[in-house]
Amino acid sequence: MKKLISDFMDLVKVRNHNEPEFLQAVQEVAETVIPYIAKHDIYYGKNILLRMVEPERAIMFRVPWVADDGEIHVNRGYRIQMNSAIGPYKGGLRFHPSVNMSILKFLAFEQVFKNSLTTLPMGGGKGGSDFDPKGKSDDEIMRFCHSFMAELCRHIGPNTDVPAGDIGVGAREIGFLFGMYKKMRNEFTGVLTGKGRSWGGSLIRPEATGYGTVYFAQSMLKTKGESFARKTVVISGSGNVAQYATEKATQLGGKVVTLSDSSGYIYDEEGIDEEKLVHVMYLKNEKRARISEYVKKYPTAKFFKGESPWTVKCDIALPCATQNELDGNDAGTLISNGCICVAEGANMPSTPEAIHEFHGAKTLFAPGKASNAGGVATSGLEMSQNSLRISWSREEVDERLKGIMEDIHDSCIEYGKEEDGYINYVKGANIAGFVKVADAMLAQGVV
Ligand SMILES: NC(=O)C1=CN([C@@H]2O[C@H](COP(=O)(O)OP(=O)(O)OC[C@H]3O[C@@H](n4cnc5c(N)ncnc54)[C@H](OP(=O)(O)O)[C@@H]3O)[C@@H](O)[C@H]2O)C=CC1
Ligand SMILES: O=C(O)CCC(=O)C(=O)O
Repeated sequence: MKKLISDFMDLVKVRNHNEPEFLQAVQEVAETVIPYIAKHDIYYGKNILLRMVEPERAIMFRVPWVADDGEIHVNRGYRIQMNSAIGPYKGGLRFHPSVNMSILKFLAFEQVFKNSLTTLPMGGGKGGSDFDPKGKSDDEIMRFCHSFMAELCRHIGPNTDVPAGDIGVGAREIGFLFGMYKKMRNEFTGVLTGKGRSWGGSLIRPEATGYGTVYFAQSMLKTKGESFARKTVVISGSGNVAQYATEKATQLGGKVVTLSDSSGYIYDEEGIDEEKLVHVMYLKNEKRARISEYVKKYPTAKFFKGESPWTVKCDIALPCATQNELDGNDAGTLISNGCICVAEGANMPSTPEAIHEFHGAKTLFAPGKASNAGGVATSGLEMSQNSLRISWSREEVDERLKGIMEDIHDSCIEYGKEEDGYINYVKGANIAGFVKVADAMLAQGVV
């Protein structure tokens, strides 16, 4: 089996040798899916995984824009349309200086499996730009978004490809992007998700990734007769996913003691309660400040510059910032500090060495493609509401979100339960996600 996997990876490396994040994501899937393919005649010998690692289309384009001081800047825009076997391409847009082909292809590849797990008819895609929104004025953000969409609008549509937010793309950016799409195409349609409430957005979409991650962790804990009540929770990030994971974990009785950003982390031993979270939301979503400012208002909390929060003793860890933010050493520290459950809110935040540590210690560990799927699932619900021209209540959407997260958890058990009873959520998510897409690809022939 090792030879089958390494032969496959050698083929993938030839074409993608300078794309480390993409190769990391593919390796993780190959290790669990290739043994499954080898045991199932209908998939064997069809090169399905080899077809899945090649994007159906990768678009790269120039994004020129004018800064407030009149200087002309040029960024690079991308959209990776990875797989449309089970539905239109679906996945977020990331605006961050680190964005490149490798990062977007890893995200698009993960998205294919994640979207399949949601049970909704969505293919996988991802896009974005190396544009850095930090320190830009609202007008500069608007001009950038308009220029980005002036090109992207040719390649997307409600039945073709439906982008949404990701790092650096929130409600403000989705508004500017939607405005330009509407102008260029002269149509008001559900081409983006994460829209404002009064123009087609769904209730609960802003909350959905963070809430969904906590719902998933709740199901994991339940397998051990545990819950969030009275548990200490360590969360990284302080953006959309981290904020709503904090809200839901607190509502379920947990005490969230950390949040972070790229400058460091804050530790509040008393817990980041509802009132303190309102302040975090003001700092990050309105003032667009650094998380370190938290300690100005709450001086009993501490700020640790340039560090990540994994040394803080906790029962539950929710990495909600970015890829490869938690390595093997961090995992070892979490385990020796008594952490029993890790659910990824971010995409691929744990390195392969960290996952190896969690599996070795039989820690409950969920990969992002399962535990953070609530965001895109609720985007799928937004698409349904747009198509039907209706809008569901907050309770209705939240119930559907909970149901979807429970279904994903069940699929992980179905495909990931080991002989000793340990649930390997990585294996479960990869195989369950693969089967649905592979069946569709087989039915549609070699296209
Ligand atoms: N939004 C969504 O619906 C979904 C998001 N995700 C994933 O969740 C993660 C967070 O996304 P989201 O909350 O939407 O993004 P936001 O832009 O709202 O927040 C991102 C957070 O992560 C921090 N961060 C980003 N890059 C780094 C870095 N290199 N080192 C340390 N911290 C960093 C940011 O800090 P700073 O401000 O300093 O950059 C910020 O606190 C991403 O992995 C994303 O792909 C997954 C599913 C859906
Ligand atoms: O809601 C969406 O379409 C995108 C969500 C996303 O980018 C993700 O799941 O990583």
